[in-house]
Amino acid sequence: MPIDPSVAIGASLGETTFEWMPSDVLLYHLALGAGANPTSEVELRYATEPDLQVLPTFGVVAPNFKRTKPPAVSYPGVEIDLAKVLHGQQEITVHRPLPVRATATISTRISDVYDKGKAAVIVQEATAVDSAGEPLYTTRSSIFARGEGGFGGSRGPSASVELPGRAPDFVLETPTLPQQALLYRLCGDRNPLHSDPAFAAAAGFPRPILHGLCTYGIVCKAVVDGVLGGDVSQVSGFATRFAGVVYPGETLRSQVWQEDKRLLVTCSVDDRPVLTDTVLSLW
Ligand SMILES: CCCCCCC[C@@H](O)CC(=O)SCCNC(=O)CCNC(=O)[C@H](O)C(C)(C)COP(=O)(O)OP(=O)(O)OC[C@H]1O[C@@H](n2cnc3c(N)ncnc32)[C@H](O)[C@@H]1OP(=O)(O)O
Repeated sequence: MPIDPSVAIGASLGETTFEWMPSDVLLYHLALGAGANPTSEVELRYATEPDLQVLPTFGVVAPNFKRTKPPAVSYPGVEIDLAKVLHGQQEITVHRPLPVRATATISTRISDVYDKGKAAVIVQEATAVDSAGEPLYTTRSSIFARGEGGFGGSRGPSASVELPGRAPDFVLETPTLPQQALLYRLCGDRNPLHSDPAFAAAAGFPRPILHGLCTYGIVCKAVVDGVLGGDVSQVSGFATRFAGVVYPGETLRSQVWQEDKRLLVTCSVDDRPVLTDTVLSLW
């Protein structure tokens, strides 16, 4: 059986020690489109060493940043063909602004497996600490495995964030590049779904699609820049649900509603939702 929830739920996926340095952070930001305006002081804080700041979403990719092989979806109680997998949800909470260099250890476990009938949703939680054992960040991620439901597990939660009835406080348009996924794959996700037209076609897409985490980072940056004056240190977390695919070259339209300690966001391409349940939390 490709999914056995009795084995998977609660299974430890182990501990990994990894490190990052400013050049990794710079590459990550550039792969999200940073530096498009190279005379802007705010942009240079993402794209050059002096005053470099780290988008909190970097924490999600940092553990696998140096990986050059496609990801394998093979865990205790879970064995799934990569072509069936889409990134479903992503969340990070940082316990302090991320440093420009660090050695960290991350522990990951499968926290839930949900049976959506036509699909399975597999949720992982991870905690990262620095070399002194101090908490750096926690993440929660899910994959949506098409055609892998029906094993009889709990259906789990539905979408949960309700948007205010009023017009958004901000509307941000962010173009992506035709080569965005080819750039972003250098940040540790070589899934051929994002680069190989034949693999994408076999997975049911007319052409390679953008990494969910690329859209996630681009929109986080757009909101930080458009609403918070480019100051990443105000962000304590960012959560989203990947609601629709993005193709490299498309323009992302983010709508933002400001609340006391959080910004509610929704993102679409040509009125097609691509990110829902999206919350940027503030300290
Ligand atoms: C652990 C981290 C490792 C990650 C490895 C990933 C490697 C990466 O390289 C892979 C990627 O980056 S893929 C690109 C990013 N992801 C996407 O583009 C997915 C976009 N979303 C979709 O296409 C559809 O929403 C789709 C297809 C997801 C769902 O659409 P439908 O089939 O039409 O489903 P729908 O009828 O709307 O809902 C059925 C039930 O599923 C729940 N659901 C829907 N979208 C979900 C999502 N994104 N995440 C979690 N659950 C989701 C619905 O709530 C519904 O359940 P219920 O009825 O109980 O509410």
